[in-house]
Amino acid sequence: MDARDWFKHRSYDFRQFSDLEKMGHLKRERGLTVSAVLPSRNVADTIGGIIDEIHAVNRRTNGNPLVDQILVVDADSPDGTADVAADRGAEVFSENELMREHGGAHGKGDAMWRSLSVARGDLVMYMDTDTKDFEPQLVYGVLGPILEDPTVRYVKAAYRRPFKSQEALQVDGGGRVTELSTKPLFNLFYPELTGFVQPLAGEFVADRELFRSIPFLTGYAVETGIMIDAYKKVGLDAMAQVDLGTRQNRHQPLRDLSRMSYAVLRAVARRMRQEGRLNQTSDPDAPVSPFQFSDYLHAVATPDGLQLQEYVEELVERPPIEEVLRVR
Ligand SMILES: O=c1ccn([C@@H]2O[C@H](COP(=O)(O)OP(=O)(O)O[C@H]3O[C@H](CO)[C@@H](O)[C@H](O)[C@H]3O)[C@@H](O)[C@H]2O)c(=O)[nH]1
Ligand SMILES: O=C(O)[C@H](O)COP(=O)(O)O
Repeated sequence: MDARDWFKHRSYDFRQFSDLEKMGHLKRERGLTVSAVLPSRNVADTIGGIIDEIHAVNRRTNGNPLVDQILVVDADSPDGTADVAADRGAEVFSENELMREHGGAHGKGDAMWRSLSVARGDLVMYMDTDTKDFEPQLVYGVLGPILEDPTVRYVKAAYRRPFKSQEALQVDGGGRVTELSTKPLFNLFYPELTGFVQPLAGEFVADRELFRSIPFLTGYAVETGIMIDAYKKVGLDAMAQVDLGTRQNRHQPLRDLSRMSYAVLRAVARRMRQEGRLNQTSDPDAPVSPFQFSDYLHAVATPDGLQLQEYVEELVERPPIEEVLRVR
């Protein structure tokens, strides 16, 4: 199956799943439980509304809630995110408390990996917590295909992405890393994955066994790694996407997205090296340049003149958590 066939066959619309009583019934019939995992960092202004909306979806299912566990994995946010989430009834963990033997957490991907040690659901649904216009379909829409079709193992959100600045709104201006890095990279190196509208979306669900059986890259490399690894593990036909309408995220400055882009590129390069497609070696840690692979030199013009900024960003690959938990 190529990307064109897949796109036709495995793209859904959230309205197909808007009968929440039916969805709840389906979930109960299949005997499945669901954990919603919310990685969070300084999102005190948005996380409360998101948790409320998950509860509201649960109330519309006639006694068969779609989400059984709401799990917040917080980056010790100084803005009080954890308190807001706990007040709204979520189970809250510090990312640094989980899997402590692995030291301090390395960004979002590590928080997601560690969450698997406490996520109880048969299905694990990750969700970003900086969404400003969180709609109920971000809960039930993503779950729809995996509940309806047992051959579906992984579902990714798709949506339009406005870019909002103080001056103006560009209707489809958001998703700069997605459009300028990830999609071109996938076209070149993983063409099977080019049918995904939002390959970096933080909203996606899979059965817990799938997430437990693949490695997780830390930081912002995580979604790119999971896309590639899930594809290798279950194949394209077991993957799907759902159109959820529109999502407004909190924008980072372009300069920070340059580093996010680097994380995406490193994820692809790492997998390609493991596949022996780069440098003729399958050693993922073999250097590809005279610089340490984790250094990011960023030349910028500032009011004080030109500067060469240097960031040391460690990219760690966490092994499949099932292996680690077995040893534990
Ligand atoms: O160290 C971190 C950084 C972020 N987050 C949370 O992760 C989510 C997304 O982070 P954000 O900085 O808003 O990312 P985006 O700029 O929106 O990046 C997009 O692209 C990233 C790289 O693929 C994905 O991780 C994101 O989910 C996706 O929305 C938010 O809920 C954050 O609170 C953490 O939990 N820990
Ligand atoms: O997915 C992306 O490309 C990043 O989240 C950046 O999105 P933005 O351009 O909407 O800030």
